Amino acid sequence: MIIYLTGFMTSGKSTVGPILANVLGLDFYDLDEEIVKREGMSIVDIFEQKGESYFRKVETRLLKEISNNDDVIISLGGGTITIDENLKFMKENGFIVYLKVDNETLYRRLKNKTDRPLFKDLVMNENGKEEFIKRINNLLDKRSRYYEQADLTIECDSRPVGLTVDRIAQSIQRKINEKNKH
Ligand SMILES: Nc1ncnc2c1ncn2[C@@H]1O[C@H](COP(=O)(O)OP(=O)(O)O)[C@@H](O)[C@H]1O
Ligand SMILES: O=C(O)C1=C[C@@H](OP(=O)(O)O)[C@@H](O)[C@H](O)C1
Ligand SMILES: [Mg+2]
Repeated sequence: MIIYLTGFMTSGKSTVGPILANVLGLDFYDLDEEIVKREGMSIVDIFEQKGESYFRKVETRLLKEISNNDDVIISLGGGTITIDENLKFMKENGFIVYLKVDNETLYRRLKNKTDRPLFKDLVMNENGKEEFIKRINNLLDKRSRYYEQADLTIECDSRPVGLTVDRIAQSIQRKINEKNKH
């Protein structure tokens, strides 16, 4: 079984993923970390020096490569699922969980981080909350329809990490039990 974690930047995919994997006794991969290892560059450097479309190509290739593993949790990047080819592949090969977080929480988490290329300019230019919320909303307008294709949606907001992990773990455990019954 492959479990994919999706959701907006800073929704908690990379934080929740390894804890969830530990709880369920599964292996863990973070797609962005695999990209960084393979390219020998940070995500920001890849975007700045090679461009977003290059990043997306590597992302799709490595998504498929790490999906050769079984019994694994994979934390995606926030844009991975918005490529139709990736969405179709994940639907066919795994169980997708959407970590849904409200805009205010996303703003609080994003406002000081310089490692998200799609928000770095706003942080560097010390833009105000309004600009951040506008960009979050613009991206969510385009992306929500992809996130909503997930098999399971967990409303996270300011819920403690442990509770998010518990809720996903219970849901997945039910799935595994059902599968074993058949
Ligand atoms: N309850 C929470 N659940 C998940 N992340 C949280 C929570 N509260 C604060 N955070 C912080 O929010 C950020 C989430 O970022 P990250 O896990 O990298 O998300 P993603 O991989 O989805 O971009 C981290 O800085 C994390 O410490
Ligand atoms: O939403 C996006 O397009 C991106 C999200 C990032 O991952 P996180 O969602 O883990 O921040 C990373 O893949 C890259 O900066 C692009
Ligand atoms: Mg991440």
